[in-house]
Amino acid sequence: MAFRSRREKLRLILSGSACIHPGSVYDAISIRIAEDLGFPLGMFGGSVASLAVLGDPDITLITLTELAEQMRRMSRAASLPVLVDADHGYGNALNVRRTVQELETAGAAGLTIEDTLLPAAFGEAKTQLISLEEGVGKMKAALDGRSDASLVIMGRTGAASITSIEDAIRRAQAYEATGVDALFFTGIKSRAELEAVAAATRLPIVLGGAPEELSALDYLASQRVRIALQGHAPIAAATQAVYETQKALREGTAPKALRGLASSDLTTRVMREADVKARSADFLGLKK
Ligand SMILES: O=C([O-])CC(=O)C(=O)O
Ligand SMILES: [Mg+2]
Repeated sequence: MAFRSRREKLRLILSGSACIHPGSVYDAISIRIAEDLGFPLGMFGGSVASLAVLGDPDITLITLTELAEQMRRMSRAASLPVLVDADHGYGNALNVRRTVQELETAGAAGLTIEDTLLPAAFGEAKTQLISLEEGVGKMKAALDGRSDASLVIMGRTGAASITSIEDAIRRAQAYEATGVDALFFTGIKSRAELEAVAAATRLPIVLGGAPEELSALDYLASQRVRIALQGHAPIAAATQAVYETQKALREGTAPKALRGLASSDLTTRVMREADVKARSADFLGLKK
């Protein structure tokens, strides 16, 4: 399996003793930049998938096919392991199983399945959770859908900020018992909450957005946190750069006077132009 070494790298992060920050990736260019900068892992968030593919907010309008295709493009462009936010698995537990199959063949190193009720229910302004029993069924279906045993499957709950930390612990323990590889938490607000979660579970922990008091990597590592997300600043930076550039052009700035563009050096690296030149010499009879 061509993707196994990527998955084994993610497994090494989970079984290690350090906590790392992943690079936020969402397309072929962003994954190559994250790889070149030495990030050990890419995080493909559902929010950035929606933004990059549809230009939409994170409300689960994106389809599984669109998500998997974007992952496939990244897998082709770079060999950085990527953890994919697979939301709720695009339906019920049977859809979760299909989601795992699609993301596995698209080259994901790992994926998260969460117990949020998605898309939002009629008349409900506040985020809801599915039952613990349905969540357990989804985790079991995710594990059943995997054909490469090295693919990492994480159980994710947002209960800490939706119901209570006690509920988050109950759910995490139930997901842990299904055999998932790691637990992913969003909404943990304090060291006391993280310590309660870490004491009540055994698996490696991944933290979604976390407050300042949960930012020291050594402390996080001591609580079995192996991956700590830092949001998705790169796509926000890209949006701002495109805005500034189009605005300047629209206002009459000459292309040569534009500021903040990628140098030809950076563009050449991102395009892997040296590889293309070597192939052109080998296959097209062109000069190196
Ligand atoms: O996975 C993440 O980075 C957090 C999240 O849910 C999203 O951005 O959709
Ligand atoms: Mg998400």
